[in-house]
Amino acid sequence: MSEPVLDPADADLDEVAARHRWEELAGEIRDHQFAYYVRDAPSVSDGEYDRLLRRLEALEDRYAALGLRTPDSPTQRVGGTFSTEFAAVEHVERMLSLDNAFSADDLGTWYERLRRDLDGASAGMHLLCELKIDGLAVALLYENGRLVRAATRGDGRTGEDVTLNVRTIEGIPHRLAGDDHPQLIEVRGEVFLPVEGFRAVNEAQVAAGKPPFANPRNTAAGSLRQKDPRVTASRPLRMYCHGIGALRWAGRGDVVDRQSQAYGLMAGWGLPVSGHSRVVDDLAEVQAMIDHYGEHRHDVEHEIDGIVVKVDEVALQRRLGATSRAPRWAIAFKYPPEEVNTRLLDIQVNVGRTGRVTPFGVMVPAQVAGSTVSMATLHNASEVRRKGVLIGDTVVLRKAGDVIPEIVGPVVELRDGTEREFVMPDRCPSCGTPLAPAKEGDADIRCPNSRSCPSQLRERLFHVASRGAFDIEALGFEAASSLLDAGVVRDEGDLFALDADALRRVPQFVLSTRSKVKGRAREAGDLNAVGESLLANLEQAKDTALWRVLVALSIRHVGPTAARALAQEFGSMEAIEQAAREGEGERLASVPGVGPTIAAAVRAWFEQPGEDDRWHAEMVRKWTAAGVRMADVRDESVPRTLEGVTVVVTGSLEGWSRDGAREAILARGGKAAGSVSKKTDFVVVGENAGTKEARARELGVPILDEAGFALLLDQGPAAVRATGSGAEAGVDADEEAVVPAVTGADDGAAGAEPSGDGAS
Ligand SMILES: NC(=O)c1ccc[n+]([C@@H]2O[C@H](COP(=O)([O-])OP(=O)(O)OC[C@H]3O[C@@H](n4cnc5c(N)ncnc54)[C@H](O)[C@@H]3O)[C@@H](O)[C@H]2O)c1
Ligand SMILES: [Zn+2]
Repeated sequence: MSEPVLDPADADLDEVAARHRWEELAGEIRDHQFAYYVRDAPSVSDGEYDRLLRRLEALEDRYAALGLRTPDSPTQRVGGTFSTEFAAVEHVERMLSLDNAFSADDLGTWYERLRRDLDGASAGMHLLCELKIDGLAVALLYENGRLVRAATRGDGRTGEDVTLNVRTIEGIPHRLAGDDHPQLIEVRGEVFLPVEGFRAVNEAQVAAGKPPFANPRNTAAGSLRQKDPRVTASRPLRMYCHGIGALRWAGRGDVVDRQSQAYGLMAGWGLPVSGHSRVVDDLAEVQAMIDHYGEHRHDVEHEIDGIVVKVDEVALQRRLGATSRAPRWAIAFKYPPEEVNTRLLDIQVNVGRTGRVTPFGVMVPAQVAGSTVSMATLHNASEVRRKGVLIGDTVVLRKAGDVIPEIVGPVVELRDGTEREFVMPDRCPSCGTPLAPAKEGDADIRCPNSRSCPSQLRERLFHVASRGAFDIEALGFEAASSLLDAGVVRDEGDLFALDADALRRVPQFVLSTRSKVKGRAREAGDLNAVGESLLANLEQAKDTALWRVLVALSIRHVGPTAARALAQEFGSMEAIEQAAREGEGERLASVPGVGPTIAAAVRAWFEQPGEDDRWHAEMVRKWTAAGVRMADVRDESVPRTLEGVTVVVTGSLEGWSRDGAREAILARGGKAAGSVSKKTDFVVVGENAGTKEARARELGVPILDEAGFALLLDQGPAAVRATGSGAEAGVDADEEAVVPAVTGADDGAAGAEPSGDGAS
């Protein structure tokens, strides 16, 4: 259904050349099908495969007179085949594929055609919208209620006998529930690896020293198609049913009028069906479902690659029929791919603000999940080794939703021998100092020259301006570089002493705000304007919560979580410094949410053992002298226990209305968010909570019940976490977005036991 896309290179071919091109393309597509369906190891991304298929379709259209579109063409067949590893089985009824739509237009074309073909009969028609599960199709054959056979789709006529493997899948009944069963029913559905299961499988792989799998779809296919069913049994596969093939039920005519009713029937027999399907009346509602799951694609328990739209009325389905490849009464709307293949041009290293040296991949820019990506972090040398990528490799690049882009791994099949291994440098690329791990056994290596390594200085100054620290909008990365290059600030200690005179000494100021580069200011007028906004920003920033000042210091492990705990306990920088300097720092370590690692880092930061120039302490002194408020003002009737904490409330609570809960969070300086993401600190779960709870578990965001929420409001996150695990609240990653490290959602909830007054 989607519009074929003619490649300009195919537009003007003579007959011989056109036939040639067709052979080439069809051959390439068949090779990819073999890699994908038989080896479960695709050689191109799904997006690229779809593009090739559309190109072939366009070629067949363009040269229709040549009769290229034979019944054998990949455009006319169910793409797939079967291997000799398994016994071949004939399907009772052919298993088809689905036509694709890639846009609202494609969908509209399909719908109009449908209504035209149905003529008047489409009045009152319903559309059944389902998630397109990214797994593999299987057909289960039940005779008199007993599972007798399970087969993969294969080429649609012949599939592979995977009965023994399918019997190991949890949730697939060996016998249908109840006692009213057809003599024969062929149930179709999708076998998949839930997101959670995929993670577990990969953790086990890595623990066993094997490379992780690339994605749930191919892992599910590979897991199901195992010679040894015990291997299948060890993988947490699941299945959802999404159709009925053959059906023989003596004495019964049509058992259901609508496909949606068939799901009810199946569920009654104990067959697993998806809880996400919706019956709607028109295309606008279909679009709403597409939009909804476009945004909540990762809130579902399994991966999806689109939305399947089906005519719900069985009689209309029958009237519409099918082509050789797909039913006319259904279509799959596909979301933009989240995985693409691209070339890894180089691996370079970056020196972060605490000196950590991080390799990152430089790639041929690729469109993925709606944005262009050309760089992705590789974290450290052992991560590069673990992923097994070589410079020059074709790599799988993944960007799921708003998540940072990730190099998943190499496409080993495409190596040509020119690839080379990455070697971690042994000197700092910025200042030449020999690199070393901070302590024996660390995975990360660092540049120890923190005082004057240009890279670290720039990163630190930029960090001071970041949202989690002083939040100085006018100080972007380039602006920070200009100040350092001109020498008007020697390090971040000088920042708040900047004045108009100093700014005039910057010969060429690069105008950049935190979010973008604006250009170069050479003109005096321009410079004045920039200078003014920077100075105004700085002035404002001097009046900032203590935890933000702490974050701005770039102390290792001290991100927002630990900084808040410290600020809450001590209330002033002076008190913190004093605690760091007395004894062995036991006082610091005993603060709820701090612990020994963070305490040691804070101590080491203030002490700077071995350095003759104690510039850290000097920096604190300079900021104080410049008027930065180094203490929290505490008063107000409502304590600001939730400064910088993001809370999501889902389901209904007894003691708070929706708005009431929101206001309570805001009044305490917190943020009340609508959806759960990595940035969420807590999810409060009431009665009838929906997918947000599942999402929170998936991301490991602490979950609180109503009593836990009360405690949170009253005493803040550190208290809740302390009662939760009793452990260190999380060593904040020092150079990356901070993810709350309190693991197990259950821990969080356990910490929030109701006080139990009068209960029982
Ligand atoms: N990367 C590669 O080399 C390569 C090669 C071949 C195929 N592929 C991928 O596979 C696709 C083609 O495979 P296909 O023929 O299976 O088509 P498809 O995946 O586009 O759609 C058909 C399949 O969707 C599945 N499905 C999932 N949820 C469903 C639901 N709710 N209702 C009905 N069916 C549902 C069924 O198994 C059905 O067979 C390509 O578009 C591409 O994404 C990739
Ligand atoms: Zn350096």
